[in-house]
Amino acid sequence: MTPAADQTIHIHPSILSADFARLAEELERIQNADAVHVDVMDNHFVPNLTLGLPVVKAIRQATDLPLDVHLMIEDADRWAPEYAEAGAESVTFHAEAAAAPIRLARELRARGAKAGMALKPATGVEPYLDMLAELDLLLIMTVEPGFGGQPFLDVVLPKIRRAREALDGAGVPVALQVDGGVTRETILRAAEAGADVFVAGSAVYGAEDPAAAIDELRRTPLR
Ligand SMILES: O=C(CO)[C@H](O)[C@H](O)COP(=O)(O)O
Repeated sequence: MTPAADQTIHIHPSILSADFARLAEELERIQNADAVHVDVMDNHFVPNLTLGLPVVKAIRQATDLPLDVHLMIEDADRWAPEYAEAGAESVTFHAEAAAAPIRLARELRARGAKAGMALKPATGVEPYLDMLAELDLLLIMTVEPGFGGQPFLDVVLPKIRRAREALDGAGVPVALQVDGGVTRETILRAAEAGADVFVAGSAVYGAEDPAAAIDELRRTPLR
């Protein structure tokens, strides 16, 4: 599938790859980003731990960038609404961790946030096609969640294509985000499959000039 003529590339740097001891400065370095992607993990859902609600509230105070919060946590139904209350622009929960995804998506919207739902690489999109209109963002993980710096999983590309077809077919304005292993090389494949929002950790914070790295990713030549 070739990208739509009006396809725009949005870059959300992941602060998972930032220096957590200097977060305010690290946020300053990505002022040209479309949003900052904040990974919240618990070690029940993924084999890692990062930050939680108090740090998200501090980040909210430290930047004017929209916060794109990605919850890699169990019991999303219980915790996700609190991140909306904390001022996140979008809150993304995992389908695998939500007992009632439709109710949760509606609750996030009711609290003023965009509702996002994420799928791990081996989770199909088909069971969720009827609820796409409940979402503002669909995140398709292109690595197993838990760590930055992993290689992009090309095996996920057909799912991105099927998701794009379903979204276009349904005519619902849902952002199609990918997260994991996004680089100057892999971004084109994901964009061609139909993604339009790209989370990038290592490719941005591993660069000497993160702002220039963002611009370079955004200038990906779409065919
Ligand atoms: O969600 C994540 C890991 O679970 C990260 O956002 C993601 O891995 C970004 O890091 P990188 O661009 O280095 O792959």
